[in-house]
Amino acid sequence: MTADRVTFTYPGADRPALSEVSATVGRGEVVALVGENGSGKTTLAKLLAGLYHPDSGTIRWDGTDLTAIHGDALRRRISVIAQDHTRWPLTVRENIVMGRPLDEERLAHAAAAAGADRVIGELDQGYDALLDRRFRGGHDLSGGQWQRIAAARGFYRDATLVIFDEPTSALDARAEHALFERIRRHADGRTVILITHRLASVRFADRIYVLDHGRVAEHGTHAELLRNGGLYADLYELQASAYQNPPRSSQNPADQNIPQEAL
Ligand SMILES: Nc1ncnc2c1ncn2[C@@H]1O[C@H](COP(=O)(O)OP(=O)(O)OP(=O)(O)O)[C@@H](O)[C@H]1O
Repeated sequence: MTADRVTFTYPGADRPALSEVSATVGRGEVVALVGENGSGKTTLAKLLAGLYHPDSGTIRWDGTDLTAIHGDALRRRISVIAQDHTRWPLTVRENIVMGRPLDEERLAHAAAAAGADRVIGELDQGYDALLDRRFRGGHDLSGGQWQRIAAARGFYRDATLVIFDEPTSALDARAEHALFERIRRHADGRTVILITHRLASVRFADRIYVLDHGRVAEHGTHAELLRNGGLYADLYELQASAYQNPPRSSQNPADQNIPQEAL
């Protein structure tokens, strides 16, 4: 999947959200997009997925320009897990399967990959539990528990490309770290684009693109980017020092669910 000098401006916007961006995502790779708010991460993911078309430059999958591929065919190959996932007042099973043919084995695999199996295990009715308190016998889940169900929905889809767009904002640091570990292990040859602000979690991505004001500031592995001493190293340093200097009220890392390796 390649973006070649791609520029994109939202309708009515006075400056491009992306300018001359080039990026490559190999089949089966986990690639992270990082950068500050508004730097263009989500826009680049949408362009790579063919959900938006660039104003100039090209996006290619296996050498084919995405403008030549029918939108429906593309959408079938993409699974997006975003922070604003939908909480359907349906059963756990329906929330994960979401209208696709039911395959119990794939369902169990998707739930395990997303860490939703533990949430489901705690519900008396398991996969049959109704996720809406307004109904008799219905259940409510926490934000982090819902996010695991939404991640399982993303794994269940038989997609070539899975985009995780800050799927972890409601997860504590330990849970986020565990989810990214599972994403890596369960990608099963699928290509994964990961968008997150927590840099401790993207260290294991095959490649990291750092965006800054709609441009690629740098790219490489975690180790390469740290060695470069550029924007990524600055942002990483900043987050690591925030972990190292917790507020005085809670000096104990165990209180904060911070993975030891982030310290
Ligand atoms: N639908 C839209 N219409 C107009 N401008 C938009 C739209 N979506 C995003 N933008 C603008 O495009 C730029 C890039 O936004 P984008 O959402 O890609 O950034 P991001 O790096 O994903 O940000 P965040 O970390 O805040 O999620 C920003 O300046 C944003 O204001």
